[in-house]
Amino acid sequence: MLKIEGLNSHYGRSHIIQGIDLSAAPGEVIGIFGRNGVGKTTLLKTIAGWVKPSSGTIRLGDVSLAGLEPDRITRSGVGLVPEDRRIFPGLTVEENLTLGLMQVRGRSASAGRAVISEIYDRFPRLRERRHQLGTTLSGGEQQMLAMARVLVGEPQLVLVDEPSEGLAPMIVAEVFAIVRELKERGAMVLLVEQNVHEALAVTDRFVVIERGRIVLTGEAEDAKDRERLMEALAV
Ligand SMILES: Nc1ncnc2c1ncn2[C@@H]1O[C@H](COP(=O)(O)OP(=O)(O)OP(=O)(O)O)[C@@H](O)[C@H]1O
Repeated sequence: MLKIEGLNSHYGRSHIIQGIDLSAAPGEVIGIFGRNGVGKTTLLKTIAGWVKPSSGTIRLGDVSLAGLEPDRITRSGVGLVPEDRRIFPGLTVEENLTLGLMQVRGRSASAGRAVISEIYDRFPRLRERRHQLGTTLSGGEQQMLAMARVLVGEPQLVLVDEPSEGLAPMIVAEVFAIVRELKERGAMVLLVEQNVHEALAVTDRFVVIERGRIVLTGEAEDAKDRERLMEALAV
């Protein structure tokens, strides 16, 4: 269970996240929508510890995450797939995955190899290219690698930031298939996505953010809620 209460964060003097309350249950996918610059990325970064919250609480199960260092938050079961993918330059696909694994506590080398082998079964393209530098992959393959690098840690909470940006429709479908699989495995997913229609197909609930606050919440399957969502997002 994820429970965020009264979360605030700043960049310098700019108050970006302004009192957000949000919760998620295992197996739940929450769509986070809103126009550019409203704070969606900052919300994910604040949960992951890349931006320090100025106040508020973030609880994942029994663990209080607010204020912890990012590596500690990763080890507590949170994986962030950042918008810019952050493939480690100079490292092969396999080294990127190994590093992802090393960021998570308590895996022996052999268990680690088994996890990476499972990831390769899921992403055969990454197996084919495992000795290639990660940065030489196509955009779609880099997105898969960015997701796979987080999945090796078997996170309870996966934060995915605009995964479909700049990708061909077939790859976008693949990205959303992964989100669905995470859900089926009981993970919680917070999905920031501009591609609202596609995202709704994998989303249980959604929130709309404006100027750092949640201004609308709804159920993805509720026609009225979807109508309100489209109104809120209309420019
Ligand atoms: N490192 C930073 N330093 C200062 N201000 C920042 C920084 N990163 C983002 N901002 C500002 O914080 C606000 C929220 O940005 P954020 O990236 O969280 O929005 P977003 O909703 O994810 O938008 P987008 O869809 O464009 O990514 C914006 O006004 C942005 O200019």
